Amino acid sequence: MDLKLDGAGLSPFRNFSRAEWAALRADTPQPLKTDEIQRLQGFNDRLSTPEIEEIYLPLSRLLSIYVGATQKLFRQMQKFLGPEQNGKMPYIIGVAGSVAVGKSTTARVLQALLARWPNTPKVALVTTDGFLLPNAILEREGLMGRKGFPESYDLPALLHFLTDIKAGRRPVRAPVYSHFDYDVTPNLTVEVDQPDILIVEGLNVLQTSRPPKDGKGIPFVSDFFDFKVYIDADETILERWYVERFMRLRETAFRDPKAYFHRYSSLTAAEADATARAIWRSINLLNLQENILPTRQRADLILRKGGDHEVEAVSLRKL
Ligand SMILES: Nc1ncnc2c1ncn2[C@@H]1O[C@H](COP(=O)(O)OP(=O)(O)O)[C@@H](O)[C@H]1O
Ligand SMILES: CC(C)(COP(=O)(O)O)[C@@H](O)C(=O)NCCC(=O)O
Repeated sequence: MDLKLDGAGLSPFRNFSRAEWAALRADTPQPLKTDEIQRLQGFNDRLSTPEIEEIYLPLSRLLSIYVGATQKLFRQMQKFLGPEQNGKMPYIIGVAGSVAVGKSTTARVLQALLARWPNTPKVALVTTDGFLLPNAILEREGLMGRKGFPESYDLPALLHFLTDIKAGRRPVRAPVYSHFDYDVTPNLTVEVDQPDILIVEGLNVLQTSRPPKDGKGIPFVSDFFDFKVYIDADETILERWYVERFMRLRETAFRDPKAYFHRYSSLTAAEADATARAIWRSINLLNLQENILPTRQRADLILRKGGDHEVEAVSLRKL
């Protein structure tokens, strides 16, 4: 992995091959039962059993150690500061990476696995697409071709949401995005009610900068995170996954006349392939190069995927 400091022997990360990472499973009690594996594969039927057991189970164990240590520190701080303090502060995990790298799959698997650990039974998941500006505003501002770029989000609303979560308020509500409508759903929210862990998944979650007009004096989204995960894969592989998903959607969701992208369902396979590649290159690849990949160095853990979504290497921050 070409992390900048590697050459000087100063990498802030400890690197594990897949085999080294999988060996950590030896310390992980309670291997998953068949019905649990089936339930996880319900999120994504392409997710293999070895992947769940060798990669995501050790990761959930590692995270539960971090969460446990933070919970202990929090209890001690409560004793130190007195009874006025908050009763509960959710542990927040950020999951970042390109469009189509597998953020939502990873986040859902982690959500299910983390909920198995005794100290974290309640695990909530929020995706940042709910904080995209509605299409009506994006259209007015000429930003429809910039969905997923920093300027397409209602960043103050996302920061407000995270502030409320960290302050232990309950319940807190997050807006919801519909891929079917390709827009934020009006008047629909999800409730987050003091979970033990909140997973926040999205392209933009490790970003540190904003367009200059509102960039002054505001915190970064990742300031609210206790642990930051970045999912990584080569650009050519990502393009393939994006196109494959687009071709599957063309056969399924896009067929519905009410779908925003219904017009794509009548394209020939060659036209659909060209359309998907054009969207990938003009929007998602550009965003990856300009805004997402530069945040990889800020992660606490990097999962490096190969062409079949199998995790080939793991880097864990040691500094
Ligand atoms: N671990 C995995 N194993 C197999 N396929 C996966 C895995 N993670 C994601 N995929 C596939 O890759 C594509 C993108 O995954 P998704 O989770 O929707 O990505 P993102 O949320 O980053 O856009 C989907 O087609 C999904 O089925
Ligand atoms: C909705 C997204 C911006 C992802 O948002 P996120 O949940 O990562 O905040 C992305 O999936 C997307 O739709 N991008 C626009 C280009 C495209 O249609 O692929």
